[in-house]
Amino acid sequence: MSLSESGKCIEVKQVTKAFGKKVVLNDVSLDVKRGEIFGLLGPSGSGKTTLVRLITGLDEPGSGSISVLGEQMPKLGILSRIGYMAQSDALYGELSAMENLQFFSSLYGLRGHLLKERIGEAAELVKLTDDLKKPVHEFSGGMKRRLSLATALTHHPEVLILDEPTVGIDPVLRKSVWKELDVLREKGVTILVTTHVMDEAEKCDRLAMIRDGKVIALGTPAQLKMDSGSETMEDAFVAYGGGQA
Ligand SMILES: Nc1ncnc2c1ncn2[C@@H]1O[C@H](COP(=O)(O)OP(=O)(O)OP(=O)(O)O)[C@@H](O)[C@H]1O
Repeated sequence: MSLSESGKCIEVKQVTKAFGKKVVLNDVSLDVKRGEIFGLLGPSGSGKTTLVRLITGLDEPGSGSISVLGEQMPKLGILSRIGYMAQSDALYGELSAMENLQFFSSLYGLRGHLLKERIGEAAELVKLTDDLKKPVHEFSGGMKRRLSLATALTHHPEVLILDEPTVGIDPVLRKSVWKELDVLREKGVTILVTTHVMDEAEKCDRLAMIRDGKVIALGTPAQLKMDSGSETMEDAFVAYGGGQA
């Protein structure tokens, strides 16, 4: 079936991954539909980053399969269609924000006028337009996270994969990052985001709850709460056997 027929942007099928004897992902299956914000919710160590790295093609599953935009991963040729923001910021502290954006954008082949335009657009979206000339080592943690998000956006990816984009960010900025994600979704970008924060999970169109490398529940926030008879996401997570996130 073609991508447009299935409407699936990311397909994870029966994926297992172990590091040595430690099984980190155990028979994980999920689909992310085109144009939705899909969350991976789970406590630290539950396997979210490992799964995200497999989806971006940075690592390979032990068994099972993963496809993104209809292509079997890992596949080098598809990286220009994916924006990836890792958990730790991979920025150059001595360079200015502008120079960082220029460097990362040039890896995607952006040059000249288009490069300038895209940097302006991404900086605007993450509200860093007035800080572009500052060296990144003078940035706060939140500014670095927003700059990392901008570096993942300049090539206009169809799929955005964000590993804990709001970690270390205060509640006000966190809200603004989620607003930005909503804007991107409205533009048709598909977003996969990991979090261990319950109120962020609530903002996703659908989410998978992960515990010890297994998907313990999957659905819309409303469905998950209703099916488990819970008032809050936190209670739903506990009800599905997740314990404390
Ligand atoms: N390269 C590796 N070698 C060995 N063990 C690893 C490796 N990468 C991850 N792990 C282990 O896999 C488990 C899942 O880690 P992972 O980083 O995927 O979890 P997570 O849910 O993203 O957690 P966090 O929110 O803290 O980032 C952990 O027990 C971790 O120690």
